[in-house]
Amino acid sequence: MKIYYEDSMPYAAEFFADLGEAVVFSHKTIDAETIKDADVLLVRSTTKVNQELLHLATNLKFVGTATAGTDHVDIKYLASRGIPFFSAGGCNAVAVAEYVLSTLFVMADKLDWQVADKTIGIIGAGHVGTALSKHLSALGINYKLCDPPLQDNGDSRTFVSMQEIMQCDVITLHVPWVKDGVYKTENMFDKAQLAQLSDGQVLINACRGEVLNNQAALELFKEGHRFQLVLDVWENEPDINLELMPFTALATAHIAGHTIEGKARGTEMLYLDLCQQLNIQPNKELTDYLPIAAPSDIALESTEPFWQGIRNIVLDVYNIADDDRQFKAQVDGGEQFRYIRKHYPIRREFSAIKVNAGNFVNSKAIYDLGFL
Ligand SMILES: NC(=O)c1ccc[n+]([C@@H]2O[C@H](COP(=O)([O-])OP(=O)(O)OC[C@H]3O[C@@H](n4cnc5c(N)ncnc54)[C@H](O)[C@@H]3O)[C@@H](O)[C@H]2O)c1
Ligand SMILES: O=C(O)[C@H](O)[C@H](O)COP(=O)(O)O
Repeated sequence: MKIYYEDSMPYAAEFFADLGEAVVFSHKTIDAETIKDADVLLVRSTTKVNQELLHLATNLKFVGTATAGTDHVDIKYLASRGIPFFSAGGCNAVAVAEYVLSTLFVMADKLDWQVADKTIGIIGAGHVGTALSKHLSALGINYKLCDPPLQDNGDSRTFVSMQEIMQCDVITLHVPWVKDGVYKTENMFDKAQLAQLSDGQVLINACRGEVLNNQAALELFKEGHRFQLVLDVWENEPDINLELMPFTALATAHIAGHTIEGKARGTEMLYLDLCQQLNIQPNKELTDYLPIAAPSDIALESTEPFWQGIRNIVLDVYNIADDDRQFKAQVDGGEQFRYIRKHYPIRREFSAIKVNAGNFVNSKAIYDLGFL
């Protein structure tokens, strides 16, 4: 069995070696000819999976993406050929939640406000939105959820309307890129929607670039609007609108989900799916491969005020301001955008970090955030 996997999938060689002949490819060079003998195709979001790529692959019986988003895959085409498709929903939800938490503390420093005083509006309450809401609950930070598909489907949580979300101090987007239909998300933040944001209000996009009209944001900034825009994802990646960059409060290269755990979990999820499809008992797991985190210990002083301690510990593990600085200094076009993503340094999740909370005022919150 020939298993083709994208080179950005951590531990794919280890997970898939025993299941067949595992062959690595780069999204930059993959084409129909390269994978024409594939039985299994495993990708991340950088490989477009469609008829053009797959029309010669007549043996194909499994396609998987080790990502939450599936907009790079023509799922209808796969269904028309009866090829089972798998994705890794939830693999990086915690990574994105931690990215947003870091953003909140960095924005609080920048704008001189307290995270504790703010209400966070979460649009999209799936894996990421839920992981974020749990982190906010752990810290007692107010939040509101907006997710009409889940609400219409009877999800028992409390949801608010888009109008109510627009009143939140911080709004963070965690929806899939949906191009049409009742729950369309493409261009959800168009010029009219963006224009409703007040100066100082924070808008974070860490889902898909096409949900927020980048050109419209640029025009509004040029017209004098001063909402605080935090972008991890961009329209038309990797050829992003560089003119928008100086107007962003924080900008990163689509790396919100790029913890080692988040990426590797995606690989593991596809391994488990493939084992199930092949009716094989899985005999490997992520913990066989994950490196020991460094630093592995953080100590909290018992005298440290609660919010100061939480801020410091969150930013010790991941400080988005560092990524923002490097990204803005380095990116000059599509090739560089790709390069930065590909060479993104290993980031760890809170769950890999041991904390000695000692007599810190509310150590439960630390462990509820996932720290060991
Ligand atoms: N930046 C990154 O690195 C990164 C990482 C993970 C996921 N993502 C993106 O974020 C998206 C969300 O990830 P997830 O794992 O939570 O997916 P998910 O499918 O678990 O959740 C998405 C939620 O959005 C809701 N939704 C759909 N249409 C909506 C609408 N019109 N209004 C409000 N809510 C709507 C859905 O009902 C669902 O609950 C992914 O599709 C992916 O594109 C980006
Ligand atoms: O959808 C996802 O899971 C994320 O956007 C993911 O981080 C994309 O990462 P990539 O596959 O482009 O490395």
